[in-house]
Amino acid sequence: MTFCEELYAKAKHIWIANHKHPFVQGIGHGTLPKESFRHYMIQDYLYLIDYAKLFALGSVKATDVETMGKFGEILHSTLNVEMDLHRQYAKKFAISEEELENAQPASSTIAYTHYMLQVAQNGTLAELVAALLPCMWSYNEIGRELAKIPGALEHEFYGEWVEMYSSKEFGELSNWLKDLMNKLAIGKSEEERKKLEEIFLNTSRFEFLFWDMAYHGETWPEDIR
Ligand SMILES: Cc1ncc(C[n+]2csc(CCO)c2C)c(N)n1
Repeated sequence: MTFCEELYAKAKHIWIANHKHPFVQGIGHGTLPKESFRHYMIQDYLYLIDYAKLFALGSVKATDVETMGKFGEILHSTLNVEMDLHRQYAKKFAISEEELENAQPASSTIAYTHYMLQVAQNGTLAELVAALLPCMWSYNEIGRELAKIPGALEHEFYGEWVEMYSSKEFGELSNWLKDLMNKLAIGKSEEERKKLEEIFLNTSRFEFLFWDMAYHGETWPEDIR
């Protein structure tokens, strides 16, 4: 069993809950209220700004030029491919640049990004990768599952989302990160492997909270905004 297979077995119940989440199913069946998707797009844009920094930190912590370069490549594709999708959606959903710039991150967005940045800044490269992995891997799994639903790829609003995350390029990125996680886990102590598992489980849980936040349009309560 590879280390990633072990991680997957431990997190399976969380991943199943993520796949079944009404937000995820709503994208696939085209039934998600547009208001929820609009809220998600804004929060995800804020999320990606912080998330992208993990790739920069990955480059800093890498110990070989090839890994450094790959993290640099993913940083570039997050800022210019993935976030471009968000900028296109912002136009489609009448989200102005001003609204995007001035948006306040929800509490779950802050909790998720700050947790990952904390791990990335204070931990080893293996810990950084364990924090990143559920995000890349689960989106690709979700994208590929949703792409099987008839009409999902052609949907007027959500089709492009399904297309991006089910794409071959995203699959390759996710496989690269899984391979790296497996390599970095070799020779690690039982204690360190436990720590990697805990980080992986936590960011898998944060993925769930993020879907939930988006679905319910969660923001800070009005009187304390
Ligand atoms: C909450 C949340 N989790 C995961 C992703 C997906 N994602 C973020 S960066 C990246 C790789 C390269 O751009 C992928 C697949 C997201 N957008 N939002």
